Parts: sequence; C-alpha cells; structure tokens
Amino acid sequence: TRSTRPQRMLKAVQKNATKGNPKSVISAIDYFCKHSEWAMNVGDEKGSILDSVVTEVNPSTVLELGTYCGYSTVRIARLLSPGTKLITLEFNPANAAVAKQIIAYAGLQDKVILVEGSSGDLIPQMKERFGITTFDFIFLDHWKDRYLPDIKLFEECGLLRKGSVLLADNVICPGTPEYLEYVRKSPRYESKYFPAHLEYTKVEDGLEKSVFLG
Ligand SMILES: O=C(NCCCOCn1ccc2cnccc21)c1cc(-c2ccc(F)cc2)cc(O)c1O
Ligand SMILES: [Mg+2]
Repeated sequence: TRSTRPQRMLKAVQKNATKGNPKSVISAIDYFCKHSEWAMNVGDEKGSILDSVVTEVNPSTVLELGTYCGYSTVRIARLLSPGTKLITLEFNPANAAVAKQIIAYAGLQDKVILVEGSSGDLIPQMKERFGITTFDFIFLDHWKDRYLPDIKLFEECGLLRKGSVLLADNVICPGTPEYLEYVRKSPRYESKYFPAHLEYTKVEDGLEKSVFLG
C-alpha cells in the first residue's frame, strides 16, 4: 500500500541527513517540506524563535504537546543541558513510530521520553508517572482547540511555577483565539507575540510566549 507522508519524510532523513547530527536532520526535513511535500512541522522560521526561547529558558523540565514526526522534538532536545530530558506527547501511533525513528536518527533518543496518548488524559499523570513537580518550559503544538483546556489543566494540576514559560505554535493559522484571549487577558500571565509565517509558506502565523506569574 502507498506510503504515508511521515514515512516519506523519514526516508528523506535517512537518505539526506547524517546519523547523529541533529542539524542535518532538521535541514533534511526542511528541504523535504520546501521541495517535495508540505508538512506541519514548526519549520525553520518559527523553529529559530523556538530555539531562542529554549536557549533563554535553559529548562530542566520540558513538555511538548504534539510530536508529529519529531522535528521540533529534535530542535528542542539538541539544545538541552546534559542529563535533561524532554517529555513529548503524540496522539497518533503511526506518527509516534516515525518520530521515534527520526529522534533516534538524530542521536537524541536518550534525551526524549515519547508518550502516546491524549493531553487531557496524560497531563494529570505527569507528577506520578514522570516525577515532575513543575514544568520550566511547555511547547504547545497539538489540537488547537486543546490549548485552552490544557493550560487550565496545567494550573489545576499545579504543574506551573512562577516563571514557567509556555510557547504556543499556530496562534494565527490555524489559530487558537480562545487561548490567545485567555493568556493575554489573564493577570496570571505575561504574554508576547512573535510574528512569523506558517511553516514553508507566506501565510501569516506566529508564536505566543506566555510566562506564568504564579
Ligand atoms: O493540526 C496541527 N497540529 C496538531 C496535529 C494533531 O495533534 C494531535 N495531538 C498530538 C498530541 C496530542 C495530545 N493530545 C491530544 C491531541 C494531540 C497543525 C496544523 C497546521 C496546518 C496549518 C494550515 C493548514 F492548511 C493545515 C494544517 C499547522 C501546524 O503547525 C499544526 O501544528
Ligand atoms: Mg504547529
């Protein structure tokens, strides 16, 4: 049967990237998406903003919602201090299987805990299953209508501390209006918008960085 787009992306990584070289894996995926097939990775323009925020925060505890093929997982994991691991949630088992292989090809498997399931089920399990008290950095890149219920879940589960940073993809396209309104109006967050474009296109999009004030 016909291969899937994530499977074709994995093949492109195995063909064009160097094993154990995260930068070459990132470049191979961006090349594939620019010249072969568009795919919903955060991409190089928004990815550079993601890199700068991760570098600034230098987090010890990291959560990513929405692994997809592992592109942003590789971008984040390559910047983490030795011994730091990131937890990434993926709902779709087929995507998780591809992501696992792309993360391993980059040589970052020891820095990543890939968990299959839905955020609504898994967020309340973070403390007991992974020994997390609070997250220093959270990257939201999953179902856009889950951003708002999940940030409320983080608050209810006591997973945020003064200074926790949440970075949300796609706040313009496809858009997360209710989430944006919440973080921009709430006195408990300091929010900042980073304008960019939808990955590999000229369509307007951007990232919203929100710092929890406690
Ligand atoms: O839909 C998108 N991402 C989400 C994937 C499913 O995520 C499911 N999922 C992954 C963990 C997880 C945990 N709990 C629940 C659901 C959970 C997404 C979509 C677009 C996009 C923009 C324009 C278009 F014309 C078409 C698509 C761009 C993006 O950058 C995106 O991120
Ligand atoms: Mg996205």
